[in-house]
Amino acid sequence: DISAKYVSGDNPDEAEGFEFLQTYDKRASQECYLSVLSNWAYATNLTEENKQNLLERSLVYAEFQKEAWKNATSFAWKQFKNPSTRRLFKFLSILGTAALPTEKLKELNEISASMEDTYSTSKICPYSLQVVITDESENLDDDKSSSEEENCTLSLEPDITRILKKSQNYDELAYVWKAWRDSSGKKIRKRYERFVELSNDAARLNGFADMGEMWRESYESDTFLEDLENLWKQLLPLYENLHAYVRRKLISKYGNDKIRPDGPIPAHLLGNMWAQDWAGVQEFTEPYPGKPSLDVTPQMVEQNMTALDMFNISEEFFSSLGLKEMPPPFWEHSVIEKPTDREIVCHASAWDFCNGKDYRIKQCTDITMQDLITVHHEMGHIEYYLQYADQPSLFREGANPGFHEAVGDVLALSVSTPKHLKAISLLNEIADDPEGDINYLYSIALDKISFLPFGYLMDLWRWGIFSGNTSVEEMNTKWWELRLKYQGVCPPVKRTEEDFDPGAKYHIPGNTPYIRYFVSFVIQFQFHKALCEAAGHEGPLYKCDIYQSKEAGKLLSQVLQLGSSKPWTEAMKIMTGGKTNKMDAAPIIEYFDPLIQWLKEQNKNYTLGWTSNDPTICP
Ligand SMILES: C[C@H](N[C@H](C(=O)O)[C@@H]1CCCN1C(=O)[C@@H](N)CC(=O)O)C(=O)N1CCC[C@H]1C(=O)O
Ligand SMILES: [Zn+2]
Repeated sequence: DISAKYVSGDNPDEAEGFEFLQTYDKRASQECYLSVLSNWAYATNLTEENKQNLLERSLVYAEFQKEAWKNATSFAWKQFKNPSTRRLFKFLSILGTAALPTEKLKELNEISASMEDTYSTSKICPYSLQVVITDESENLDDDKSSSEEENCTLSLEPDITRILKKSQNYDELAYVWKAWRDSSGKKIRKRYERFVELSNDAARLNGFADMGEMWRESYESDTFLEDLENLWKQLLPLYENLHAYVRRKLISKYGNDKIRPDGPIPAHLLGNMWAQDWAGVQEFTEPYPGKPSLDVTPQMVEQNMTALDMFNISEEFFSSLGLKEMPPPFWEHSVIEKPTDREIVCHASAWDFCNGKDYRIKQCTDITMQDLITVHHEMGHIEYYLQYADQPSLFREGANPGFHEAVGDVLALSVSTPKHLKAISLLNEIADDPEGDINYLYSIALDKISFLPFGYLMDLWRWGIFSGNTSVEEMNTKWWELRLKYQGVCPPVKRTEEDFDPGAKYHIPGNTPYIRYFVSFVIQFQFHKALCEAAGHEGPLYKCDIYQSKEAGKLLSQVLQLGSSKPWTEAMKIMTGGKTNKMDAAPIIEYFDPLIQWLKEQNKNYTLGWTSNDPTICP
């Protein structure tokens, strides 16, 4: 409540403006609740009826936003004295896609809902259906009675995700990699092209050059692009060393006819559909094999762990810091397992229902360590919602979107330590020696370092499309140029402009900006360092576990309660005890230092980096 800070008697317009905000805030929370509820109904049951309800409710919400925008912009709010009041009006003055004429907004929302549907219901056939029967023992005349369609029921979660992690068959992986793109991205290319046009129309109606510029507004910084480039320059050596090491390991596994020692890595061999995290290749590439595995998935399965157990483990970590527990509606309404009777959007997400009571997670939880980390990631969003619940609705956002992505991951950095995994009996023994430490740092690097170029290039590509620097005709070619330049990966099968590979990643049809994850993967180590200091941790940063530290919880809570009421630079200053108000790569470099030194030693007689003269096919 900002009334306490309002000094009456100033510019009379300001008193009226303040009153307007009070009324707006109540209405906004009600309208937001109804809009989110209809979005939830669709996401958890992808029927035509739920889609129509969502589209209707979205138009009602847009009318409310337009009305509020007209009122707000009638005030001379830039002259207001109270900084919080001015900030609230500043946020209100950006209307977003609701600025579109109704017909265009309807078309935009319709395309958005249908792209989400295509992505979420995509299925592929199993590899076995594709393989010509070569094994003579196979009874050649047993007919594949069921038609192709009946057997083609593999969905991304959990089926295809499991295959990508488990299979080490080059051709099966290439088949699955291509089949997924044919059934998801390829199918939405035309719709996405129209979606970009309508998005840019909306951005221009808000006074921005294009939608990319409107997205970047959330970082309130006119040096944002160069700050990102500087971070990438500092982090590239870490990535190059990891890439060179993993490439060598994959060559010894798949053969040097499949991967060049100075070339890009085929994108389908890294254990993940988008090669955005390489945890899937850990067990056959780790530096010191034979040590206790750090992937606790087997223990989770052996203990018959359920999705609910995983959510309880995560909540217990938050409450051990003195942070808020999940409220009753969370446990009542969340969907934490894939339903068997309907189609839903399986991609995990956290939901704020804007009424200070209802918060939910939707996740098709698989019993894996990867999904345990994702549970913490999603619960980090819920914790942030709970912490800023008393802010005015316009301040119920992250300090910047990267802050929102970092919360859960910071806690997961502590949860993932061998010490903590042993404490929650997910690890029987710890290799508490230098080799064990390298293995541990390597397992975290496969998640965090491998992600950095992907986290960066996703919106480099999208900003290029929105700005027109990348023409519609070359969308896929540009995608693979960026994938080669930043990630050093290549497609196992030839790509053309008939394909639309960015569309095979949730956030493109889902229209969620992505640079927030690159920002998060940098600042989460700044946060980890600050919280470890608050917790009184001594010794290397990678050994820190803030579990049960009320001091760390207090510092984190202080920052999260602010929401977006202050520029994120102020929140960063509070988090780091005044050390910095910027994004800083030093903590992530400090965290991984022992591994980087080890990798440099391993790589000293080998080529770092990669070249290829055709980004659209592996050399
Ligand atoms: C698995 C995770 N799902 C997103 C997230 O949790 O960020 C979902 C979908 C898009 C936004 N979203 C939300 O839940 C927001 N409502 C949260 C908020 O902004 O309040 C995800 O996409 N991740 C995690 C690591 C990298 C990335 C990926 O998997 O590529
Ligand atoms: Zn997130």
